[in-house]
Amino acid sequence: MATMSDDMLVHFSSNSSNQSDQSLPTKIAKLEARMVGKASSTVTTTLSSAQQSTWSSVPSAAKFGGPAEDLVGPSTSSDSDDDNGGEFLIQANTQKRQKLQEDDHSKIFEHVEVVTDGRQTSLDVGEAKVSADVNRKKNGRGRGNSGSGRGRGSRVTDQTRTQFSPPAVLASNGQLDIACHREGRLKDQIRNDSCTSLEEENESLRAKVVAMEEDLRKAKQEMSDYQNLSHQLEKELKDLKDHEQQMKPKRTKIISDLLISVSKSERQEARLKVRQDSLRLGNVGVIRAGTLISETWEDGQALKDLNTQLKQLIETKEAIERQRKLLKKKQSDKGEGADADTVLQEDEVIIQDEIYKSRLASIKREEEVIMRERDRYELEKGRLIREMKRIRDEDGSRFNNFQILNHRYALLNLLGKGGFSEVYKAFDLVEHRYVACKLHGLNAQWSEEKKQSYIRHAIREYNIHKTLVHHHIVRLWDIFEIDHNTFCTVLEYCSGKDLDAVLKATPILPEREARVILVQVFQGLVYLNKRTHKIIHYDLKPGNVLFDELGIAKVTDFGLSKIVDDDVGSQGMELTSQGAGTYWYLPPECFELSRTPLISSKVDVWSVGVLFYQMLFGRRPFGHDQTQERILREDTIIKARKVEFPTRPTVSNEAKDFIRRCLTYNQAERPDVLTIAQDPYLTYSKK
Ligand SMILES: Nc1ncnc2c1ncn2[C@@H]1O[C@H](COP(=O)(O)OP(=O)(O)OP(=O)(O)O)[C@@H](O)[C@H]1O
Repeated sequence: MATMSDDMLVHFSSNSSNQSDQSLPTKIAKLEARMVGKASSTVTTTLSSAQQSTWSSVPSAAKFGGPAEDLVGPSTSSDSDDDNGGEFLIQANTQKRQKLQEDDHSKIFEHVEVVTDGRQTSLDVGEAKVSADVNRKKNGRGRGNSGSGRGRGSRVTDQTRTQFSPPAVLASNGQLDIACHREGRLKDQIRNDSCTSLEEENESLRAKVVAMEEDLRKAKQEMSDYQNLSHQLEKELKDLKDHEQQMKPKRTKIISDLLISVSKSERQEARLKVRQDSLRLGNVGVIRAGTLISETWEDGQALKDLNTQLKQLIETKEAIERQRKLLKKKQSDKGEGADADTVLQEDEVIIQDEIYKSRLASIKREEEVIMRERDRYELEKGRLIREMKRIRDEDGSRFNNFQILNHRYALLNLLGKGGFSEVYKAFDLVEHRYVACKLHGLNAQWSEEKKQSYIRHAIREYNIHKTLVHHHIVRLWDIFEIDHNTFCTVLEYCSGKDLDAVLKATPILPEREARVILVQVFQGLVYLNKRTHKIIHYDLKPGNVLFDELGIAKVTDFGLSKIVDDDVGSQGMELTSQGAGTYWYLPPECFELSRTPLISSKVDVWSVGVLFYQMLFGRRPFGHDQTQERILREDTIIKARKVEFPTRPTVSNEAKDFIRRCLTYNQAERPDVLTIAQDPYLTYSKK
């Protein structure tokens, strides 16, 4: 039997390989002849394994989308039983069953032969089709799809061929009968099995359709639920927005009411503190001289007590000095034959003098303590006087009743008053942040021309300032008109003091603190000088350096700034507003009268040099005690050729050299902002 199977295989193989030579009727005839000697179980088994190997690369269940057992048949049922072999054939080829059922027996053979001849091609196509089937199934297509029939057909072919490939020679009639009988049984079997399988398949497809319909229904339901939810959310959002819109004025009102009550209590507190401090430090009194009423300062009790102590110390010191003189006189009288009783022994004189000297030394120490305390009180007195002035200005301001400007800026308390402006702390109700509102008041008495000139000036300042965005430059947020005579600029709020107030409270800063302020101011200046159109600030002074709540220094007030034109020469641009500015801080070239001065960023370098000197030594380098008018009259700055440094406090030579470079008299030799910004004194490195 084994030999026979091998023969069959050899034959079968040669058939397959010569498929193109075989005509269809010849093949059918050959097959019919072979049918007489029906294949043995060995053949079936062999071909079953051939079939298995053909399909092994594709997972059976995946290929067909059906239960795996659909394809299991061959290995278990093909051992020796022909019927079982037929069963395997049918079970493994459900796709082709319908066709088999329709065709007659010869057609089956014909089909088998045709495909057997084209075995290789058919198998390939079959595999491709199976893959396509798998894809289709993945896409939810039915497995009864006619397209899949061919692929499976090829397998049918193989199996049919297996079943029906006869031995090369069949001899007896008995064997033929058996073959015919088996053929009949096979046909029935095929028909029955085909029907059952189709029904099963139909049923499973129907079940699938039902399941898919259920899925679809659920998906539709979900979609409609989501749509409802989305509509509901949209409606809720709209309601919330409407509510928000309605609540906005209420919320704004609540915020401004809260701010107002905080500001009111701050005002009360400020006034109470002024009253308390006045008792210690002094107050403004009124003096009447005939019809003339003038104001004068009267020191408070603490200052009076200090002055009394100081007076007493001075009196004691003078008394001791007198006693010392007397002692010396007695000593000198001794030599001139004075009364022996009144003459002191030499050692007694020395001891007595030592006592007086020691007392004088202790008086000096007490005096120094009192003087330091008095200086501290004087500083406090200065702060008190400024606060009194601020309160007075606030009380006299027409903006002191918590107005909301331009529908968004809630005015709170007055920060201070400048030449032509009042600066209020305010709250921006739109951006929800504190701002400083600078209210520029035009004097109603001014001519229309002067008013227009002032407004032009302010708009120019605004146009320069609004484009400046830098960490060390105060931001300008907004500008608007309040009435015909007043307009407002809105600035970044700096809650710390300005440098002027800092220096009034502590006139001398440690070099380290002064240097870091200097560096920040230069960073702002470098920004101004790296723009397409450079800007000269022209009014750098302690009052124009502000500090935010973190102590970051910021340059402000661009009222006198100059935009440097593109075509300006190396010497600088013409100074058209000579006479403006604060003279202590301006360089010599700004005072030149013989011709229109040419200026550049070197003006700002000079000003920062003065500022730095003042921070370190507690006084300005030129004309410190002079008024603006006297500086002009006495040409103080024109004469400021060389800077002198006090011996105290001790300041590093690097700092002094830096100041000398900033205060270089000759403009041509003085470094500009970008050059001096490279100075080692301004650079920090980790040690
Ligand atoms: N952005 C700001 N944030 C906080 N306080 C400010 C701000 N701008 C100005 N101030 C304060 O308001 C007060 C008045 O400022 P303003 O600039 O009007 O006065 P000034 O510089 O003394 O006067 P002038 O502008 O006439 O030179 C000052 O005490 C100043 O510190």
